[in-house]
Amino acid sequence: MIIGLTGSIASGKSTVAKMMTALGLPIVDADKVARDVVEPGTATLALIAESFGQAILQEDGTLNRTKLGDIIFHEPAQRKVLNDIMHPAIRKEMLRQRDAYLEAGSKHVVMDIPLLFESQLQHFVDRIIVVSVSEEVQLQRLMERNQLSQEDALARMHAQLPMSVKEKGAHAVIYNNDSIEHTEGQLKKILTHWDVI
Ligand SMILES: CC(C)(COP(=O)(O)OP(=O)(O)OC[C@H]1O[C@@H](n2cnc3c(N)ncnc32)[C@H](O)[C@@H]1O)[C@@H](O)C(=O)NCCC(=O)NCCS
Ligand SMILES: Nc1ncnc2c1ncn2[C@@H]1O[C@H](COP(=O)(O)OP(=O)(O)OP(=O)(O)O)[C@@H](O)[C@H]1O
Repeated sequence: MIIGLTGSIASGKSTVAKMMTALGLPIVDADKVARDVVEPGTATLALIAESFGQAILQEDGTLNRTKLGDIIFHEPAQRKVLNDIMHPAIRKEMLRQRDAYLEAGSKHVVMDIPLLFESQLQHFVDRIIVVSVSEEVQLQRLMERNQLSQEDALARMHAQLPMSVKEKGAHAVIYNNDSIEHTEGQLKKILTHWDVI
Protein backbone atom coordinates (compact mmCIF):
# COMPACT_ATOMS: atom_id res chain seq x y z
CA MET A 1 0.00 0.00 0.00
CA ILE A 2 1.25 3.48 -0.86
CA ILE A 3 0.17 5.87 1.89
CA GLY A 4 0.07 9.61 1.20
CA LEU A 5 0.73 11.72 4.28
CA THR A 6 -0.33 15.33 3.98
CA GLY A 7 -1.79 18.29 5.84
CA SER A 8 -1.00 21.97 5.95
CA ILE A 9 2.18 23.82 6.83
CA ALA A 10 3.22 23.04 10.44
CA SER A 11 0.25 20.72 10.99
CA GLY A 12 2.58 17.93 12.15
CA LYS A 13 3.37 15.82 9.06
CA SER A 14 7.05 15.41 9.93
CA THR A 15 6.10 14.55 13.51
CA VAL A 16 3.77 11.79 12.25
CA ALA A 17 6.32 10.70 9.61
CA LYS A 18 8.87 10.15 12.40
CA MET A 19 6.38 7.91 14.20
CA MET A 20 5.87 5.93 10.98
CA THR A 21 9.64 5.54 10.56
CA ALA A 22 9.81 4.20 14.12
CA LEU A 23 7.14 1.67 13.11
CA GLY A 24 9.48 0.48 10.34
CA LEU A 25 7.76 2.13 7.38
CA PRO A 26 9.90 3.63 4.58
CA ILE A 27 9.23 7.34 3.92
CA VAL A 28 9.62 9.41 0.77
CA ASP A 29 9.90 13.00 2.03
CA ALA A 30 8.88 15.62 -0.57
CA ASP A 31 10.43 18.50 1.41
CA LYS A 32 13.76 16.66 1.51
CA VAL A 33 13.54 15.86 -2.21
CA ALA A 34 12.74 19.55 -2.83
CA ARG A 35 16.05 20.41 -1.11
CA ASP A 36 18.05 17.78 -2.99
CA VAL A 37 16.88 18.86 -6.46
CA VAL A 38 18.29 22.40 -5.89
CA GLU A 39 21.75 21.36 -4.72
CA PRO A 40 24.54 23.37 -6.43
CA GLY A 41 25.23 21.98 -9.91
CA THR A 42 21.65 20.88 -10.61
CA ALA A 43 19.72 21.98 -13.70
CA THR A 44 16.84 23.03 -11.42
CA LEU A 45 19.00 25.47 -9.46
CA ALA A 46 20.31 26.95 -12.72
CA LEU A 47 16.72 27.54 -13.90
CA ILE A 48 15.81 29.21 -10.59
CA ALA A 49 18.81 31.55 -10.85
CA GLU A 50 17.80 32.37 -14.43
CA SER A 51 14.22 33.25 -13.43
CA PHE A 52 14.81 34.92 -10.04
CA GLY A 53 18.25 36.44 -10.71
CA GLN A 54 21.73 35.45 -9.48
CA ALA A 55 21.05 37.33 -6.22
CA ILE A 56 18.84 34.39 -5.18
CA LEU A 57 22.08 32.42 -4.61
CA GLN A 58 24.32 32.78 -1.58
CA GLU A 59 28.06 33.38 -1.88
CA ASP A 60 28.79 29.65 -1.67
CA GLY A 61 26.43 28.98 -4.61
CA THR A 62 23.61 27.46 -2.53
CA LEU A 63 20.02 28.65 -2.74
CA ASN A 64 19.04 31.48 -0.40
CA ARG A 65 15.91 29.77 0.93
CA THR A 66 14.85 32.63 3.19
CA LYS A 67 14.97 35.12 0.33
CA LEU A 68 13.12 32.83 -2.09
CA GLY A 69 10.52 32.02 0.59
CA ASP A 70 9.93 35.74 1.21
CA ILE A 71 9.21 36.20 -2.49
CA ILE A 72 7.08 33.18 -3.26
CA PHE A 73 4.90 33.16 -0.14
CA HIS A 74 3.90 36.78 -0.78
CA GLU A 75 3.53 36.71 -4.58
CA PRO A 76 1.30 33.99 -6.09
CA ALA A 77 2.58 34.64 -9.64
CA GLN A 78 6.18 34.08 -8.51
CA ARG A 79 5.11 30.98 -6.59
CA LYS A 80 3.73 29.58 -9.82
CA VAL A 81 7.02 30.33 -11.61
CA LEU A 82 8.94 28.41 -8.92
CA ASN A 83 6.44 25.53 -8.81
CA ASP A 84 6.60 25.15 -12.59
CA ILE A 85 10.39 24.86 -12.38
CA MET A 86 10.64 22.60 -9.35
CA HIS A 87 7.60 20.34 -9.28
CA PRO A 88 8.44 18.16 -12.32
CA ALA A 89 11.90 17.42 -10.86
CA ILE A 90 10.45 16.75 -7.39
CA ARG A 91 7.78 14.39 -8.76
CA LYS A 92 10.26 12.41 -10.82
CA GLU A 93 12.60 11.88 -7.86
CA MET A 94 9.75 10.99 -5.47
CA LEU A 95 8.50 8.29 -7.86
CA ARG A 96 12.04 6.98 -8.29
CA GLN A 97 12.41 6.61 -4.50
CA ARG A 98 8.94 5.03 -4.16
CA ASP A 99 9.74 2.47 -6.86
CA ALA A 100 13.16 1.72 -5.34
CA TYR A 101 11.51 0.86 -2.00
CA LEU A 102 8.94 -1.36 -3.75
CA GLU A 103 11.62 -3.12 -5.80
CA ALA A 104 13.61 -3.72 -2.61
CA GLY A 105 10.60 -5.60 -1.25
CA SER A 106 8.79 -3.03 0.92
CA LYS A 107 5.11 -3.90 1.20
CA HIS A 108 4.15 -0.37 2.21
CA VAL A 109 5.64 3.03 1.39
CA VAL A 110 4.70 6.38 2.92
CA MET A 111 4.89 9.50 0.76
CA ASP A 112 5.01 12.69 2.86
CA ILE A 113 3.75 15.31 0.37
CA PRO A 114 2.72 18.72 1.79
CA LEU A 115 1.11 19.81 -1.50
CA LEU A 116 -0.58 16.49 -2.36
CA PHE A 117 -3.98 18.16 -2.92
CA GLU A 118 -2.70 21.48 -4.31
CA SER A 119 -0.69 19.59 -6.95
CA GLN A 120 -3.43 16.99 -7.45
CA LEU A 121 -1.13 14.05 -6.77
CA GLN A 122 -3.83 11.82 -5.27
CA HIS A 123 -3.13 9.24 -8.00
CA PHE A 124 0.40 8.71 -6.61
CA VAL A 125 -1.06 6.95 -3.54
CA ASP A 126 -3.64 4.34 -2.48
CA ARG A 127 -4.71 5.91 0.82
CA ILE A 128 -4.44 9.43 2.19
CA ILE A 129 -3.86 10.46 5.81
CA VAL A 130 -4.37 14.17 6.56
CA VAL A 131 -2.75 15.62 9.68
CA SER A 132 -5.02 18.41 10.86
CA VAL A 133 -4.78 21.18 13.45
CA SER A 134 -6.92 24.21 14.24
CA GLU A 135 -5.81 27.46 12.60
CA GLU A 136 -4.88 28.95 15.99
CA VAL A 137 -2.58 26.04 16.91
CA GLN A 138 -1.11 25.98 13.40
CA LEU A 139 -0.29 29.71 13.49
CA GLN A 140 1.26 29.44 16.96
CA ARG A 141 3.44 26.42 16.07
CA LEU A 142 4.52 27.91 12.74
CA MET A 143 5.50 31.26 14.28
CA GLU A 144 7.46 29.47 16.99
CA ARG A 145 9.18 26.87 14.82
CA ASN A 146 10.24 29.24 12.01
CA GLN A 147 10.58 32.40 14.13
CA LEU A 148 8.10 34.21 11.87
CA SER A 149 5.94 37.27 12.42
CA GLN A 150 2.19 36.67 12.42
CA GLU A 151 1.96 38.28 8.96
CA ASP A 152 4.63 36.03 7.45
CA ALA A 153 3.18 32.92 9.05
CA LEU A 154 -0.31 33.75 7.72
CA ALA A 155 1.12 34.34 4.22
CA ARG A 156 2.58 30.80 4.28
CA MET A 157 -0.68 29.33 5.55
CA HIS A 158 -2.70 31.10 2.87
CA ALA A 159 -0.41 29.76 0.12
CA GLN A 160 -2.14 26.39 0.66
CA LEU A 161 -5.66 24.98 0.41
CA PRO A 162 -7.77 25.25 3.58
CA MET A 163 -7.53 22.32 5.99
CA SER A 164 -11.27 21.60 5.61
CA VAL A 165 -10.82 20.88 1.89
CA LYS A 166 -7.96 18.47 2.63
CA GLU A 167 -9.94 16.69 5.34
CA LYS A 168 -12.73 16.03 2.83
CA GLY A 169 -10.26 14.31 0.50
CA ALA A 170 -8.75 12.09 3.21
CA HIS A 171 -9.30 8.40 3.94
CA ALA A 172 -8.31 9.14 7.53
CA VAL A 173 -7.67 12.32 9.54
CA ILE A 174 -5.30 12.65 12.50
CA TYR A 175 -6.12 15.57 14.81
CA ASN A 176 -2.85 16.95 16.13
CA ASN A 177 -4.04 19.72 18.49
CA ASP A 178 -3.33 17.73 21.62
CA SER A 179 -0.39 15.73 22.96
CA ILE A 180 2.07 13.73 20.85
CA GLU A 181 0.80 10.58 22.62
CA HIS A 182 -2.77 11.33 21.53
CA THR A 183 -1.57 11.77 17.94
CA GLU A 184 0.43 8.53 18.05
CA GLY A 185 -2.62 6.66 19.33
CA GLN A 186 -4.70 7.85 16.37
CA LEU A 187 -1.96 6.88 13.91
CA LYS A 188 -1.60 3.36 15.31
CA LYS A 189 -5.36 2.84 15.23
CA ILE A 190 -5.53 3.81 11.53
CA LEU A 191 -2.55 1.65 10.54
CA THR A 192 -3.89 -1.32 12.47
CA HIS A 193 -7.28 -0.92 10.79
CA TRP A 194 -5.56 -0.88 7.38
CA ASP A 195 -3.47 -3.97 8.28
CA VAL A 196 -0.24 -2.02 7.83
CA ILE A 197 1.04 -2.79 11.35
C1 LIG B 1 10.51 28.42 -0.98
C2 LIG B 1 11.48 27.51 -0.26
C3 LIG B 1 12.88 27.64 -0.83
C4 LIG B 1 11.48 27.94 1.24
O1 LIG B 1 12.32 27.07 1.94
P1 LIG B 1 12.17 26.83 3.54
O2 LIG B 1 13.40 26.07 3.96
O3 LIG B 1 11.90 28.14 4.22
O4 LIG B 1 10.85 25.93 3.72
P2 LIG B 1 10.65 24.35 3.51
O5 LIG B 1 11.22 23.92 2.21
O6 LIG B 1 11.11 23.63 4.73
O7 LIG B 1 9.06 24.26 3.35
C5 LIG B 1 8.22 24.35 4.50
C6 LIG B 1 6.78 24.16 4.11
O8 LIG B 1 6.35 25.24 3.28
C7 LIG B 1 5.29 24.80 2.47
N1 LIG B 1 5.62 25.11 1.05
C8 LIG B 1 6.83 25.00 0.44
N2 LIG B 1 6.75 25.34 -0.85
C9 LIG B 1 5.46 25.68 -1.07
C10 LIG B 1 4.75 26.12 -2.22
N3 LIG B 1 5.40 26.25 -3.39
N4 LIG B 1 3.44 26.39 -2.09
C11 LIG B 1 2.80 26.24 -0.89
N5 LIG B 1 3.42 25.82 0.23
C12 LIG B 1 4.73 25.54 0.13
C13 LIG B 1 5.16 23.29 2.70
O9 LIG B 1 4.15 23.03 3.64
C14 LIG B 1 6.50 22.91 3.29
O10 LIG B 1 6.40 21.76 4.12
C15 LIG B 1 11.03 26.01 -0.35
O11 LIG B 1 9.85 25.79 0.39
C16 LIG B 1 10.82 25.52 -1.77
O12 LIG B 1 11.77 25.20 -2.46
N6 LIG B 1 9.53 25.46 -2.22
C17 LIG B 1 9.19 25.02 -3.56
C18 LIG B 1 9.13 23.53 -3.66
C19 LIG B 1 7.85 22.98 -3.07
O13 LIG B 1 6.76 23.15 -3.62
N7 LIG B 1 7.98 22.30 -1.91
C20 LIG B 1 6.85 21.76 -1.21
C21 LIG B 1 6.87 20.30 -1.13
S1 LIG B 1 6.78 19.50 -2.69
N1 LIG C 1 1.17 17.31 19.21
C1 LIG C 1 2.10 18.30 19.26
N2 LIG C 1 2.26 19.02 20.39
C2 LIG C 1 3.16 20.05 20.44
N3 LIG C 1 3.94 20.44 19.41
C3 LIG C 1 3.82 19.76 18.25
C4 LIG C 1 2.90 18.66 18.10
N4 LIG C 1 3.00 18.20 16.85
C5 LIG C 1 3.93 18.96 16.22
N5 LIG C 1 4.43 19.90 17.06
C6 LIG C 1 5.43 20.94 16.74
O1 LIG C 1 4.83 21.79 15.76
C7 LIG C 1 5.76 22.17 14.75
C8 LIG C 1 5.25 21.71 13.38
O2 LIG C 1 5.27 20.27 13.30
P1 LIG C 1 5.95 19.53 12.05
O3 LIG C 1 7.29 20.12 11.76
O4 LIG C 1 5.85 18.07 12.30
O5 LIG C 1 4.92 20.00 10.92
P2 LIG C 1 4.93 19.76 9.34
O6 LIG C 1 3.52 19.56 8.97
O7 LIG C 1 5.89 18.67 8.99
O8 LIG C 1 5.45 21.16 8.81
P3 LIG C 1 5.91 21.60 7.30
O9 LIG C 1 4.70 21.64 6.46
O10 LIG C 1 6.45 22.96 7.48
O11 LIG C 1 6.95 20.62 6.85
C9 LIG C 1 7.09 21.55 15.14
O12 LIG C 1 7.83 22.51 15.85
C10 LIG C 1 6.68 20.39 16.06
O13 LIG C 1 7.68 20.06 16.99
